[in-house]
Amino acid sequence: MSATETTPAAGRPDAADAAPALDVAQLTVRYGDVCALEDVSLSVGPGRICGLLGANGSGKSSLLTAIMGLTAADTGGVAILGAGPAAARKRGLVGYVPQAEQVDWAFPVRVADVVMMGRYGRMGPTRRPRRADRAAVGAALERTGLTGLAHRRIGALSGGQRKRVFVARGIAQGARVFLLDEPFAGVDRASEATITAVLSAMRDEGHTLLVSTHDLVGVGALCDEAALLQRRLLAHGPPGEVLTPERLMEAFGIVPPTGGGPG
Ligand SMILES: Nc1ncnc2c1ncn2[C@@H]1O[C@H](COP(=O)(O)OP(=O)(O)OP(=O)(O)O)[C@@H](O)[C@H]1O
Repeated sequence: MSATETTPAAGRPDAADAAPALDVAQLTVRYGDVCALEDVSLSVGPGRICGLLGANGSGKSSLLTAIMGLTAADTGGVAILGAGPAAARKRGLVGYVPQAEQVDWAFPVRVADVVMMGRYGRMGPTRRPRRADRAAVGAALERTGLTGLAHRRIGALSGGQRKRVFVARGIAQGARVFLLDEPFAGVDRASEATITAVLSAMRDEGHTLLVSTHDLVGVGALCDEAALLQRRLLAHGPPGEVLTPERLMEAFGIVPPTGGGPG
């Protein structure tokens, strides 16, 4: 069992009142000599969107991939609805929208095929889709505004459409917790509006979303809470309390524009 497979102890002083859907406890991740995350603890409750902010290299992607169990943790634990990362993936509890660079867009696969991958955990070894699988994929495509693009190759999509494909995969999968790595980066306005609407609706349905973003202006509008990362977790709470000029200076070395104050 890897360090990320352990479940954090219940009753930690920083635990949310409601049982957290996502619970990261004292997570440390190293790549050789580089310490990407140090002793990070973060809990996010059901029906919450948490914006994950930090400068380039602050560890945002490492946190998301460690939660997924794709990056090994040195120490610490992750629980997704009480399950470790591997079990949560196997049970389809967690959906992951990777950064664009992490995907081979030349791979000859169509939009509906990628979304159908979200159903693989429910299919037998033959991976033959049943009616329920096709219906779930159709509903996820419709919800993300991709119905008309179902048969298009993913390599032919715009940046925003690509992000929506992975959101649709998580929806088809029936995930309860979503990890999104910069879903608004390189995204056109129409896709940004669609993604924002879909994420907000998912939150309203009780899903839990951890969204890494550079968009300080958008955080206050979309997110219920913000987490500021700089290898360590600098702050976590309501956006208006977390994104203070002092903390932004600490995290970014400058005070980036926040559009008149988030939250
Ligand atoms: N596979 C890897 N091997 C070695 N070092 C890595 C690896 N992945 C990330 N790092 C290093 O770990 C640190 C955190 O990187 P990470 O990508 O998690 O940060 P980030 O906040 O997501 O950055 P960005 O906003 O630029 O995507 C950085 O110093 C980075 O260079």
